[in-house]
Amino acid sequence: MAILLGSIADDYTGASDLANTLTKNGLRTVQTVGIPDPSLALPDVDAVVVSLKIRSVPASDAVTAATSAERWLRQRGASHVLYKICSTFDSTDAGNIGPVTKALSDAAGGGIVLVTPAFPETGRTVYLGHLFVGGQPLNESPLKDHPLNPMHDANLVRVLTRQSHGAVELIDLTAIAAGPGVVKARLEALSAAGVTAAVADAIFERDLETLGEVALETPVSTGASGLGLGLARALVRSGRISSGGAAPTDAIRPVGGLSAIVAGSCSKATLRQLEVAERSMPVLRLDPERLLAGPDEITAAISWAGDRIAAGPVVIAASAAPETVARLQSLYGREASGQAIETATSIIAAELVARGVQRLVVAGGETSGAAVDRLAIPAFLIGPEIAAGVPVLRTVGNAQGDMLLALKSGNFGGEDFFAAALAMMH
Ligand SMILES: Nc1ncnc2c1ncn2[C@@H]1O[C@H](COP(=O)(O)OP(=O)(O)OP(=O)(O)O)[C@@H](O)[C@H]1O
Ligand SMILES: O=C(O)[C@@H](O)C(=O)CO
Repeated sequence: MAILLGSIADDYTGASDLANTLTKNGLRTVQTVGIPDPSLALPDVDAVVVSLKIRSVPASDAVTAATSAERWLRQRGASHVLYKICSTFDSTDAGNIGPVTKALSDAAGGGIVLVTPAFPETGRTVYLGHLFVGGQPLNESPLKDHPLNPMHDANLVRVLTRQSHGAVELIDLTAIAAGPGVVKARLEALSAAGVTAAVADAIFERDLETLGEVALETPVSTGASGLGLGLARALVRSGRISSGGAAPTDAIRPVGGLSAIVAGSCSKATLRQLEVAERSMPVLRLDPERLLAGPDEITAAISWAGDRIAAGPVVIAASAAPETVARLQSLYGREASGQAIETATSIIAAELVARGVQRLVVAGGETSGAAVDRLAIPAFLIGPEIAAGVPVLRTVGNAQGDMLLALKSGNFGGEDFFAAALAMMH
């Protein structure tokens, strides 16, 4: 299997978001969970997205995992590797976007890297280096209250500089509107001046098409699904995609079985989606303090689900509003509480699968990563899109048999997302 585009995603929801974008823009794509075992039979594809869970781990661990994935992708023919980060640039000042970007560039022989988290379809735009989420600057958006990576600065040149040893500069919209030739010249001039990363403005898809065309000529780029769109369209335009981009039909074959939703995302969007789900499905709100105190809350949740699940989908959620999250974190620490809740929700997800759930929706990137790891799912085919950035996924090589999953990024989906997802998962 020779691939044209490789990607390393810093979380699993981000990986499925990117895989969805690449598929929609003409690339046959598979999402692997980590570097797949050599025995796993993967379909013939144009692009592979390797999902890692490295958004919120120490930078040195993130670098080790990402560079191993990069080697694996290069060995399979990828001439360009996109480091898929969150469209809201989720990271801390000690965070991983700078160090991983630099390590991937060094592994490919060095050179400047284009960086943009813009994803206009979901309202993420970058202007003069400032990231906007819908109509709000990043630091005024709900991301200011993120449980693991609260974002307090919308100026990405500043944010990335704090995470980087090398210099970071801006390529502004005026240059991008002037087309690929001008952007390429600006990138080369910055590189000659010793700059290691260039944050690029992008507001419309045409800006990302320009950036994709320029990035494709370099070995590494860093961005969200918007840059994925630009790279995919540039590849298709280059005539190098011979498959016609047809998605494997296997991805839409029904699996049957029971269905459930597990949520650990505390985003504003997920909190609203849970409220709406309460009107049509049984929803269990976990008590986070009891979850941290021992296994009783998990046992109670599994028993609650066991009594109901044969009658229809159930929802189990740890999600809570920012004040409640802040209180728990002040008692137990940010990382410790996050990890303990991820462990709990992943155990609940696995127990539900052991009880016959074959169609599973998970809300939250870290939450999804923990659940998919516990289920030991090796890879996914990409099915139809439920909402921007969230496809139906079908397991590949799963020991528990075929399953359909939807891994919902915290901020994605309309308010009826959970019912809409299950309606597409048969
Ligand atoms: N009630 C709670 N109190 C504190 N932390 C919580 C609570 N519920 C969930 N968490 C933790 O909050 C974090 C939520 O992160 P997660 O990545 O799953 O969601 P998200 O950030 O909204 O999604 P995405 O990364 O896809 O945007 C997880 O570590 C989860 O365990
Ligand atoms: O880019 C996004 O916003 C998402 O794909 C994401 O990374 C979710 O964690």
